[in-house]
Amino acid sequence: MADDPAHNCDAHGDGRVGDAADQDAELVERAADALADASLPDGLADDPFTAGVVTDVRAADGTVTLDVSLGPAPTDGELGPETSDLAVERLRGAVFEVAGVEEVRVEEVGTEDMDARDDASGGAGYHDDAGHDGHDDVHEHHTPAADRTLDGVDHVVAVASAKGGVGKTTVSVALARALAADGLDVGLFDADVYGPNVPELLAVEGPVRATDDGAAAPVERAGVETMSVGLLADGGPVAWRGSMAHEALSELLFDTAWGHTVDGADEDAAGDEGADGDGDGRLDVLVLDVPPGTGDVPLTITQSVPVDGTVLVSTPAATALSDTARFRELLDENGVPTLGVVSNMDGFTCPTCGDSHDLFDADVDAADRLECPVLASLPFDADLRERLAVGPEGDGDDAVPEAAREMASTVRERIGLDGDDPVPSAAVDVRGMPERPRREHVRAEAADTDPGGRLSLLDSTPPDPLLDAVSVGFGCPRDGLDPRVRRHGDGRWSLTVERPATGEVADDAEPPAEDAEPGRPGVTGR
Ligand SMILES: Nc1ncnc2c1ncn2[C@@H]1O[C@H](COP(=O)(O)OP(=O)(O)OP(=O)(O)O)[C@@H](O)[C@H]1O
Repeated sequence: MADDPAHNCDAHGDGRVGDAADQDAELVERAADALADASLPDGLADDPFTAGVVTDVRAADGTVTLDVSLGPAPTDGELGPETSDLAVERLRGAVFEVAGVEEVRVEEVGTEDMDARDDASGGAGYHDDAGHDGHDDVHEHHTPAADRTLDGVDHVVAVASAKGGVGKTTVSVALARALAADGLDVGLFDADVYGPNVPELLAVEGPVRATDDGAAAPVERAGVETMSVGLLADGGPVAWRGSMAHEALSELLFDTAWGHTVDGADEDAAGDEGADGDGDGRLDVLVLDVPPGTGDVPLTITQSVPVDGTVLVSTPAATALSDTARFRELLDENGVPTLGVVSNMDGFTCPTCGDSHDLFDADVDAADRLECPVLASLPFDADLRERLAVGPEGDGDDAVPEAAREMASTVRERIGLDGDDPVPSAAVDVRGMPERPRREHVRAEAADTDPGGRLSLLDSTPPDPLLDAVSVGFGCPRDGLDPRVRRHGDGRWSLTVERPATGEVADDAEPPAEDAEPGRPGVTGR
């Protein structure tokens, strides 16, 4: 056992004596046992100590710290970033299962190797890694899904729906136009093979031109750079089905020279820079209009690029929300974050009598059902398409409905588009914790938060589903909380919420049941 890193631990090395030091040493032993049983992803030996992945284990006051090496040595061969992230998640998860463990910190050793791998996996053009803030010593997770980065694009937002015809393209165009009206460089990729309606709405048409480098030049209109299968030669989209559709879509998406339009009036002037002319030749955000449904094509397209988050579009009908909830689960399982839902065709105001009517039997709360915020609620509006569509002469930003502007504002906040927004230094790191301990931990942290004080959580996915546990810990209803969710660099998300001061909570307000089952929509009993 002499070379067992668990026995090189520093549990007694902090000068503390007596019971506390003994408890720390016991915690190290238990953590080491759990780590020895942890199963690591393919490419690593079963036992993380034998594999040289865990090189030291320390404990102090319930916090266990692991020194981890995932570089080319001493493990066999270099690991991809996804395998490394998965290994770290599993190590953290194994230690979190140990009784008495309140926090797990993972410190990298062999940082040169780690840095090189981080650069290779996502630095260029996508991950900004804003928010170094005291968590620098913690292994930072990448959104696991992305295969490749997208040149010239800083952020990607996918707009998706479980069913066709619910207004996905309408929402994509509204979002892109609202972001452009805010002065951002915006692109819109119409990946809807079966109904590429974006060109019609934005009044753009083919043929697609080439830049000097031979890439496909997006067409710019109303401040939005667009590329669509509908702009290609006749018959292209119709011929694409199944896996062929995905390959052709990927090729078009990655071969588009985002941030570089070609001036149609002067073909020699190839390489105009950016929709708002700020000259940096990059897009601040690219909106992806994903094909409808829950099949392979929508899933693969959201996985093949580093999507910051998905905007789900649904009508408020109970069955539509059920389909959307299942789709959301699928996205979760595949590491694609959900930003929120747009509830479309949500009510109708009769132009004759002025009365409001529900179009669907809409007694299900979309935010509760999907465990994510409602980014916008768009009523049925027969003129909406016409207002969003760009006229032959183009039109001004006032065509963008107010609800779309609010949606855009929430989206840009949630993906951290408004600049460097550091992770709160006191954020409780719950990344990698299994579901039940995670919720118990959050509940305990919430209960320990003083009335009027703030609780911040750090997670590797949008932490909205943890709000239930927060509300139980606070002893106040979830509806009364005003959480602030932010995406930071390298796929980290934070949630900050203030505990209402005593007296702010109505006497008759009930928090969710203590034994509410965590996790999936529909299981919470709420
Ligand atoms: N809030 C709304 N009020 C009135 N009509 C709407 C609204 N939202 C969408 N529509 C209309 O519903 C139809 C379908 O919308 P849209 O094309 O955006 O849906 P989609 O989900 O992208 O469809 P597809 O699955 O065919 O791609 C369009 O005619 C559109 O104008």
